[in-house]
Amino acid sequence: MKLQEKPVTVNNAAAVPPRLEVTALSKTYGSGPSAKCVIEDLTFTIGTGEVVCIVGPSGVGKTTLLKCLAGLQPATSGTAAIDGRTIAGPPAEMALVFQDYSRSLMPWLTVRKNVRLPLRHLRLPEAELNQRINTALEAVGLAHAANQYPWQLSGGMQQRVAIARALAYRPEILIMDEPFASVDAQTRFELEDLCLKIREDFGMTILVVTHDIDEAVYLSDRVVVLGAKPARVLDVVDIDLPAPRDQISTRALPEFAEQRTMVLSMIRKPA
Ligand SMILES: Nc1ncnc2c1ncn2[C@@H]1O[C@H](COP(=O)(O)OP(=O)(O)OP(=O)(O)O)[C@@H](O)[C@H]1O
Repeated sequence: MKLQEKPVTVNNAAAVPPRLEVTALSKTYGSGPSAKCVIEDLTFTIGTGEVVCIVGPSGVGKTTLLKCLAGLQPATSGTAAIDGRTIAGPPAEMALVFQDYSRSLMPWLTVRKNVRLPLRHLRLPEAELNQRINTALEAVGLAHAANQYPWQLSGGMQQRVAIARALAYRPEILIMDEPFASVDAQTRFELEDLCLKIREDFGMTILVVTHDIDEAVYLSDRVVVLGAKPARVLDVVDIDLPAPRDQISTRALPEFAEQRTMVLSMIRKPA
């Protein structure tokens, strides 16, 4: 697949209805002579129930993009929208998981209370609250650890708690910023498979920023490749691999190697 000129518009509405739409989005930090344009004129869409990964060189602006999508900071120009509604603050249907689980969990609260924390604003009846927490902990395989504290758990288990907390909120869109970067390889594989299971079980739309090209190809329906500074969309690669994906057999497929090589060569190509 050749590189496309910007802006790249991927409209897969025929296959999956677009849920999240990014249109000509740009972000500049600061103003005047010190202004720094970090992302410029990004356009892409994510369909309902898709897993999309964003990859790009370090410092290109991936986290900046996620912060705009999550309504944590305004875009300088352009829009991000859910179901056609421009995102102007944290959207109710979205949850975020960050890389640094050690800072996102409250060490003085048990696993159960950590998962319960973001639900307090929903004013749910106690029975539904407990049911949501139990379902989320079961989904990540941590029902047995509900009464433990984060510091009693391994790094991978702590990241599962962070994911359970997002799941209990029942978001329709889950955004994760390098969520598996701080765990060992085996745990990383388990968490990747958990991500795919969540999509199957809950029908969620999932957007993941990752540095790991193999991970992006393994997880994704499509990979958005960012390049250059300021960041722009180099291409959106359709990942055509059979389902269900499997850590050993999927990664051994010749198509897997082809697609990872394609994405990698785009990232490494000089701007
Ligand atoms: N609040 C801010 N004010 C000014 N500059 C910022 C701010 N946040 C990020 N930047 C700059 O924007 C650029 C992109 O940062 P960002 O964290 O979005 O990149 P990234 O692609 O997520 O990086 P990495 O891959 O290393 O995690 C960097 O040069 C960074 O210094």
